Amino acid sequence: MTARIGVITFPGTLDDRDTQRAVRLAGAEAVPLWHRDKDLKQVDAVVLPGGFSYGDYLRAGAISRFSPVMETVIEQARGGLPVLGICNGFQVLTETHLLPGAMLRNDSLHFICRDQRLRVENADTAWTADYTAGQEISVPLKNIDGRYVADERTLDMLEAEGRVAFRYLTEGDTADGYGNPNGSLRDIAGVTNEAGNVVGLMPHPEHAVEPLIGTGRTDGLGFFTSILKKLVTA
Ligand SMILES: NC(=O)CC[C@H](N)C(=O)O
Repeated sequence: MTARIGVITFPGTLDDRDTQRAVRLAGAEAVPLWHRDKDLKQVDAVVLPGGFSYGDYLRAGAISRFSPVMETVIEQARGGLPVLGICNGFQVLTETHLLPGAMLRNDSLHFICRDQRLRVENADTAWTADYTAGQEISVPLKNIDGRYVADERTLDMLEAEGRVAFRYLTEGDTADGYGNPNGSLRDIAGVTNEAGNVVGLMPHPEHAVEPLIGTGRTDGLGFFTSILKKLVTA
């Protein structure tokens, strides 16, 4: 049976179509979910795509957190539903406290749009199983509130538990996509919850899934194939 992956659209979401496309390219059915849906239509996993949900008013992700759809997502994620938050989706996941930490304005105070090199640090999550730990990938990055912060204790805990899922690669030329783009503490680009079903990151894997688009790299497709593998073997 084809896996059903829900893709949530909030008012102001931008990357829902690309995310649906990535889901289909990986071989699953993309199920559109609207922010007012409390019913998740029996999807097997959910992706919160990027954009400016509710116009980023108050703070990115701060209003989406209270949407009807998130009420159900929070409840089901605690029960093991796989959830991936990309960029604004990651911001929503920190606001809901499904993931620890918070996102502040980039240290440059500029919106940054570029291809970004990352290292997959944890290949045991529901969304990274098709990568190998330590693998370097390059996917687009585009945001203004991308600076990941948390208190020292939380950061130490994340490191100790292997929950820093992705780190910005800093050893190389900025022109080639290296460097910490926003001042994120410990170069953290994404994290996972303890169970590995909830994962969030600032860069955009859904924009790097087809050889004819962008740099031609398909480094992001692994997120969407990983979850399928996980669902088949579950
Ligand atoms: N690409 C995005 O999802 C943008 C995220 C968010 N609105 C920001 O600018 O930080």
